[in-house]
Amino acid sequence: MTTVLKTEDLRKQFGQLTAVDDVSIEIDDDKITSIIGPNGAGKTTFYNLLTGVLEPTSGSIWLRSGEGDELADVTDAEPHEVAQAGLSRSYQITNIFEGLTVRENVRVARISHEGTRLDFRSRATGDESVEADVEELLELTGLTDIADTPCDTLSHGEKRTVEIALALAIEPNVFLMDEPTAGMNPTEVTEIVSLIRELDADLDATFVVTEHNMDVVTDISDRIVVLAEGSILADGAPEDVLTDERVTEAYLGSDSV
Ligand SMILES: Nc1ncnc2c1ncn2[C@@H]1O[C@H](COP(=O)(O)OP(=O)(O)OP(=O)(O)O)[C@@H](O)[C@H]1O
Repeated sequence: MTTVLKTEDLRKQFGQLTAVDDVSIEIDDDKITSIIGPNGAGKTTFYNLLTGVLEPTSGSIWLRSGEGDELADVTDAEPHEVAQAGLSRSYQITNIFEGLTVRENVRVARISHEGTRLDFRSRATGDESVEADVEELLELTGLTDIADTPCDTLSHGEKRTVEIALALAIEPNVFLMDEPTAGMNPTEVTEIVSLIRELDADLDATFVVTEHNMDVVTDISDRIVVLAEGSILADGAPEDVLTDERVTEAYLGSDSV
């Protein structure tokens, strides 16, 4: 077991409101960790701090870029620096080029990670390693059959899968998945849950998930961290956390799960 991501007394205040209240946590590489909590608990703010989108009020963030590396302080890093350091986040569809095919999107993400200046529309890129990586990413995420489909004709579930492929294109050491099943129908939910499980088994990346669907959380998590009012309320195995009275009360006191 290795710690891949760590926060120490991480805090974010918006004026008088403390959205993340001195959170100290260590994420280990041998588990899928879900970070859950009622509305307004601070999950999005916490993710935004981890990815460099927001600057912490105080505290620190540490990230391990790959096997054998030491934890590095990324507290003050910009979002692109955090991504380069090995932390990827699936944004809800916002970074898909709708007019391009699935393969072209994955190629753009891969090339932009490689920093290679190539015309991604050209078939004759000449860069076989990029093409091999693209095909591998398509295969890993089950997108090979729809690789030539323009993204603007895909279903919502297919787009969410493309988004996962794009996040994986940077070869993350830690992959933050933001509500991976949001807006999906039950069949799509089942498919994405089994995809996440397969990816977790096939890749070295460590998965951290926020999710409102409790069936998915129960199904997918080895560890659940519950945030409430910016603090960690509970942290442990699903069977312990989900039966914890304080957790039930925190959810009952909010207007949604
Ligand atoms: N930019 C901001 N300015 C002021 N307050 C903010 C800002 N962003 C978030 N907040 C507040 O911080 C608290 C935590 O919000 P956050 O969005 O992180 O919670 P969340 O757990 O992600 O909620 P949800 O599940 O509803 O998305 C809330 O009270 C919210 O209103």
